[in-house]
Amino acid sequence: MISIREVSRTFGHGPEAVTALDRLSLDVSPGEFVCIVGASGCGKSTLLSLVAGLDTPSSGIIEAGPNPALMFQEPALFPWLTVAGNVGLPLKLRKVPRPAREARVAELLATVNLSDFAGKRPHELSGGMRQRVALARTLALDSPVLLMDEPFGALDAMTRDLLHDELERITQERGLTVLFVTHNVREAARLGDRIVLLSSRPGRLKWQGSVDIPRPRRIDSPEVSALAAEVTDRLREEVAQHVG
Ligand SMILES: Nc1ncnc2c1ncn2[C@@H]1O[C@H](COP(=O)(O)OP(=O)(O)OP(=O)(O)O)[C@@H](O)[C@H]1O
Repeated sequence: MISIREVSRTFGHGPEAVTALDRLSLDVSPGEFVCIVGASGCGKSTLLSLVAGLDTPSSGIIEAGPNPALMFQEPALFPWLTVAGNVGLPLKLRKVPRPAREARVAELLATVNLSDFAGKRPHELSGGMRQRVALARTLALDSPVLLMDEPFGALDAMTRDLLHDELERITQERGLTVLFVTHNVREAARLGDRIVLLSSRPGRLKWQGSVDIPRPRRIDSPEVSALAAEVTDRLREEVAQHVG
């Protein structure tokens, strides 16, 4: 579903050049949920931009299904539109007729448990609710591929927990393929079918492992904690090498 072959991305030229990604190869299968973790600046966001087609690799080849949907840490809602208006915008832009659009928006709001808030504006919602609106809007793109860049990074632990449950349910029900970037190793162990660890400057594939913990998972379960501790050790090793 996503194929990344020997992809490099260098910004700038000459002695000032920064190689954000160096010959990275990664395949994500249909329906797989892959979490990318790594220290700050290892090229996680660069990678998602490349997969989304917002940026072009300096070398290498990326294939990522038709029109992958992107979601960021900031919900980036339009403040003058209602919740329903924000969620329906991708449908309106695709010229979906109004009755079909309304039915789809109602379904999407039910999916993210916001049916009672259709007429509210973003400033009337909590941060977690705004992020759920952003998730519903991303789902409205009807893409089989979701690219998520720290989507829950700004939320408190409890809200994040609820959104993990919702995201897991939605991606499993729809068989979505997900590439999910996070700083949070526990979050990766809670959500991922596979965890990929990137090294810093240049970003290279450092380690990867499948997550064999049965679902549904809890972020504070002993299995998730043990795996998170293992990945944190690898991440520490990587950061120490880099600093050293
Ligand atoms: N447009 C750009 N121009 C120049 N350098 C860039 C550009 N975008 C990213 N970089 C550099 O590439 C490297 C990787 O950046 P990127 O934002 O992909 O890292 P990240 O892993 O997402 O970081 P963080 O976890 O802090 O968000 C960094 O050293 C950054 O300074």
